[in-house]
Amino acid sequence: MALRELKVCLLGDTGVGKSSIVWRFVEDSFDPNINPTIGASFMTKTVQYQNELHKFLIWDTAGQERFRALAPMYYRGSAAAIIVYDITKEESFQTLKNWVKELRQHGPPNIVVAIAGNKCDLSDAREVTEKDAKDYADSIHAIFVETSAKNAININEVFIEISQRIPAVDSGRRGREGFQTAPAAVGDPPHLLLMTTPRVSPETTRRPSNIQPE
Ligand SMILES: Nc1nc2c(ncn2[C@@H]2O[C@H](COP(=O)(O)OP(=O)(O)OP(=O)(O)O)[C@@H](O)[C@H]2O)c(=O)[nH]1
Repeated sequence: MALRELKVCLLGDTGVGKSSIVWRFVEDSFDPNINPTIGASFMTKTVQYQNELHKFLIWDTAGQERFRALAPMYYRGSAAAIIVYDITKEESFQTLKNWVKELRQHGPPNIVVAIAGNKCDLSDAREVTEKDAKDYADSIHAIFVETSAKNAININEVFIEISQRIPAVDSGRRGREGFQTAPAAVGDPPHLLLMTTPRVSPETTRRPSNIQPE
């Protein structure tokens, strides 16, 4: 079975739940006391999609403003970006729109964009309607889902939809930009200074924290 490596980055305001989404997807766990990401963290997970194996190389970026300038290192060469907002924070939806603009201007031309409205378990405190977000996502041809990392809602679905939207290998070989097959690591950010590896299952790896630019 063919193995494809797909670089995926997560972008969005601090505290919207990017790391929690990745943890839920890779480890199927949730930590209510998770620490803010410093720099970025990296995890992988391989899933079967039709007759291929898709190995997601996931770069979880830090949402804090002081790390914003690092983001291009992570979206460069990405097959897909998951831009996350918090449905209980209107401001995080505005930040999401800024990320979309930045990707348009500086990101890979054919990058698949997925919009995740996270914390849908907190719908009592909702500030962004599902309709507004869906209309916006449709207007930019992005995948849209409301997710809850806490309650494991729609987390796998985001990645399945990305797999569905990634162009077939053949069209990639004809020169489409913006997605990667095997050489996804080319141009990836350089290496991690801190390596604290928690639980690792056979199909997953995690190399979190403090990534420094060259
Ligand atoms: N209720 C609820 N809380 C969540 C959910 N996802 C994340 N959280 C909480 O939101 C807080 C921030 O989550 P993180 O995953 O660290 O957010 P982040 O976007 O990675 O933040 P940065 O690393 O600073 O960019 C934590 O307290 C999480 O437990 C969710 O789906 N529902």
